[in-house]
Amino acid sequence: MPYYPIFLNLEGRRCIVVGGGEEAASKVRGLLESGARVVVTSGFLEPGLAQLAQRNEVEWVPRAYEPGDLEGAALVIVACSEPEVKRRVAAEARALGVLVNAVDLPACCDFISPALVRRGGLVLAVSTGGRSPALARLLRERLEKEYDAAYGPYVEILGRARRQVLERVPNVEARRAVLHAMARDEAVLDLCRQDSRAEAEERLMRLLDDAVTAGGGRP
Ligand SMILES: C[C@@]1(CC(=O)O)c2cc3[nH]c(cc4nc(cc5[nH]c(cc(n2)[C@H]1CCC(=O)O)[C@@](C)(CC(=O)O)[C@@H]5CCC(=O)O)C(CC(=O)O)=C4CCC(=O)O)c(CCC(=O)O)c3CC(=O)O
Ligand SMILES: NC(=O)C1=CN([C@@H]2O[C@H](COP(=O)(O)OP(=O)(O)OC[C@H]3O[C@@H](n4cnc5c(N)ncnc54)[C@H](O)[C@@H]3O)[C@@H](O)[C@H]2O)C=CC1
Repeated sequence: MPYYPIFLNLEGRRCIVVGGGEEAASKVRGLLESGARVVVTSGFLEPGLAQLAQRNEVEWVPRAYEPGDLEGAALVIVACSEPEVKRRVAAEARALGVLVNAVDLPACCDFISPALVRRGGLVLAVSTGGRSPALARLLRERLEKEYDAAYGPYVEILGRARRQVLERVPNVEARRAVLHAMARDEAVLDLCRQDSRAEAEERLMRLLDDAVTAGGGRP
């Protein structure tokens, strides 16, 4: 059965990572980027995680996983090496209705991790449904080249312009037309690549003004 792809809002939600090695650290970083309240359960922490715990950016439970640890959690990622621990945590998570990812053990996963390209608000996620993580990685590497760092500010600027369109162009068709015109104007992306963000924004505002004067909206 194909997986159902979603983007979760984890801001302020309690998320548990079981394990304190490299893989756990990478999952913790991803969760922190989404504003989750992260709890790491592991007797040992690799140096990066130890630093996060010291700065109170994650809560550290300094012992092996115990039943009851998932209380109040939205989600748990099991990133330790022992398949038996993965199975135990996954069984408890499922009994409690807590979403679970057991790294590299898809039979124990409610959700699996995609390969990611993050450019500010723009996120490109690739999954093969577990068929070939190596292919997911290869495609991510290709996408990384095509969708360069300029897409971060570019999407920010498009988002700001869109909010203005929503305020000033009440007519639904005119609104759609101008939003599509904005997204298709490749010069805006080029200006972001040249770090000329003010000019990029001006270009979008001209498209908005044109739509307003053409009768689509409020001056
Ligand atoms: C099901 C899933 C469950 C999950 O863990 O969530 C899973 C499962 C398994 N991975 C395995 C192996 C490898 N995983 C990678 C890499 C990544 N694996 C990731 C996700 C996922 N891996 C989920 C499905 C993703 C999808 O839908 O395609 C990525 C995308 C994201 C991430 O890990 O965060 C990240 C790339 C990130 C990036 O580079 O951008 C590489 C390549 C490499 O490391 O270079 C290899 C070796 C090559 C190969 O096997 O293809 C094994 C066998 C382990 C063994 O040999 O024992 C299993 C277990 C099994 O297949 O049963
Ligand atoms: N290191 C990597 O780059 C990758 C690792 N993986 C997978 O991720 C998993 C973890 O990998 P690593 O981080 O490298 O392993 P690791 O061996 O460095 O870390 C495992 C961690 O789990 C902790 N742990 C063990 N039993 C525990 C328990 N009962 N409760 C809480 N914590 C416990 C250990 O203290 C240790 O900190 C493995 O299954 C590995 O196959 C997958 C892809 C890449």
